[in-house]
Amino acid sequence: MPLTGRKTLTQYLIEERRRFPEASGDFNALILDVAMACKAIARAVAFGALGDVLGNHAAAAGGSVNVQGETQKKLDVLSNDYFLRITEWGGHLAGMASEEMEAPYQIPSPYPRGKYLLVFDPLDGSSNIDVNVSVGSIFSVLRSPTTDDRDATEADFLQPGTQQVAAGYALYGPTTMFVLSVGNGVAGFTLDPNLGEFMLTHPDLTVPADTVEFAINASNSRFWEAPVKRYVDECLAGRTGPRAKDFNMRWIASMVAEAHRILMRGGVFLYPRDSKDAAKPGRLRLLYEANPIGFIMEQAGGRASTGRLPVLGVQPEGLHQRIGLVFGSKHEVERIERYHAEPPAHKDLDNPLFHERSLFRV
Ligand SMILES: O=P(O)(O)OC[C@H]1O[C@](O)(COP(=O)(O)O)[C@@H](O)[C@@H]1O
Ligand SMILES: [Mg+2]
Ligand SMILES: [Mg+2]
Repeated sequence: MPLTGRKTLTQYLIEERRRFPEASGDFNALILDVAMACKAIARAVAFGALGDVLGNHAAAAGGSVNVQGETQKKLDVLSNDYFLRITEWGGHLAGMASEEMEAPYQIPSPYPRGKYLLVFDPLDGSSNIDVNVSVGSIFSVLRSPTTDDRDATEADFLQPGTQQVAAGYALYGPTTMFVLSVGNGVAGFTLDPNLGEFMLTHPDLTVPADTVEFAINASNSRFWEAPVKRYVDECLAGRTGPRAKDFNMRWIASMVAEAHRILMRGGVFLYPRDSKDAAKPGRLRLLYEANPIGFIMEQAGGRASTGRLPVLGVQPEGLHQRIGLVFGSKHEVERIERYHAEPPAHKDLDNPLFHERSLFRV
């Protein structure tokens, strides 16, 4: 055991690498660069108003909007820059993609290209940043499908979540945490602000299969499909309803913080496909929100789904594709999938939402 009594992230990665004697070390170097970017973001977040980092990004006089049509916060842009600058130089990446960039980012010369692709949401929940609520960064590592020395294309990134080599997130809350899966369970690290190191504090995280806590943005309830409405109604009915137990509800509006709570004590999170905006089949993005969080959940014994299918099996069609997402305690996610698969109850046949969309769409 190291002198401090706890393993650092570096020591954890070295031990994991011993399982793969042929590994080059590129992967570990990449994860350590990602962790460094997260530490830089954590510092910027922690300084808040003192660091003049709050508020909207003012690219032009009217602010800036990302590819999603969302107003960018100063910290969205800064966090994106940290990810790019801190990971591009090391020779382990063939390209990057981010929520904040419309097209894939090419590794600039003179830096060598490498064998991995990095996909990230540099700051999740950034609408919460000005009110000092927890935010985080989410990342996913894929293998580049080519060894040719060419620019990364959008098609290179369109791999189902099952192909992820690793995924994780950093949470900038009361403490800064880094949660990682390299496909061998899930480990949580807490930033020691004095040492500037992520220390292993939560080895082998697991999501309990049962829960009495659910998280959903209930202001969208009029747009929900019948199976989601049924699930939530049954939770709300509590002890005297069909579930015969009381449920509690949570909604932080930072998915990364909800994922962390669920990883710590169980729960279920829903941002399902709904009819709010016909152009958006869901709120969250498949490649840099749903897939990495889905990978972490499944590695921790939980489940992640579109409501109909395991989310990790979905073949992506676009870099910024949105998708319905349900994740967390296994038995609750399975129940929600069952409700989607069951034929509609007679009383639901009048619900226009039920006619509008086929039950078999993703
Ligand atoms: O307030 P809404 O519209 O329901 O959206 C909340 C969701 O949006 C997000 O903030 C989207 O992520 P970004 O902040 O990275 O755009 C999720 O973290 C969160 O669950
Ligand atoms: Mg996000
Ligand atoms: Mg974001």
